[in-house]
Amino acid sequence: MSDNLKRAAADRAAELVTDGMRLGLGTGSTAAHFVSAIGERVRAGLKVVGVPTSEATREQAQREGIPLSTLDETPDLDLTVDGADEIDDDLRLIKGGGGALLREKIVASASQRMIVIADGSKLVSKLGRFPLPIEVVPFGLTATERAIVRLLDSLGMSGELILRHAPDGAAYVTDGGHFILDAHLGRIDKPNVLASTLNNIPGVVEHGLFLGLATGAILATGDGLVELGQL
Ligand SMILES: O=C(CO)[C@H](O)[C@H](O)COP(=O)(O)O
Repeated sequence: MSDNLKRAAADRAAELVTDGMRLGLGTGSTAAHFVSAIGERVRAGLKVVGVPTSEATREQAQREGIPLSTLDETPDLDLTVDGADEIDDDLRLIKGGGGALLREKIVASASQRMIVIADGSKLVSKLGRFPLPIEVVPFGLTATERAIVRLLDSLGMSGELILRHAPDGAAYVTDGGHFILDAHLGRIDKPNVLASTLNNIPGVVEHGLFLGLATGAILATGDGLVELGQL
């Protein structure tokens, strides 16, 4: 998707922001356009406070001059705007392609509304073609990996689990100091069952299924913006 379309979706989301809002600031190339749009409005006088979902977003928001807070100081947020790797018609998401899923989920859960901004090609009829990121504690990695494989087997699912690597070849480490296993599942027929059972495995910190969190979406397509849910 061209940067212009990403920016158009981000600008539409920025229109939803009003004075006094407490904002969750997402992570990724589309969310970065939103942070930049909010930065412009802040410099023009908008009064908001932002809670970033990653160190990368924190650095960008600081450069933009957006006043920042934490969930400890500001535990209730009005609106989070974030990207997604997949979204279905029921506003269920796969997130975490950028590795920020844990903070993204905590921030989205603390928000009254979560608006997704994404490329229209990320709209799918069934989740799972995008590998599902599963954030795990480094301690006991192989045992945790085996427990995930056993769970997938018991749910009649299969697919490779691949440890994510950084460009330098080392294991990718999240902002929380964890690893990510990308589960190449192809399709996820019962996201709710998978989500809740994954969370029961010791060593699994979080996964990229965001269910019941997004309240609306703005999808950028070649024909313009498509809005889903409530904006
Ligand atoms: O979940 C994410 C980061 O953890 C991103 O929102 C997701 O990967 C989409 O990124 P982009 O807007 O660059 O396509």
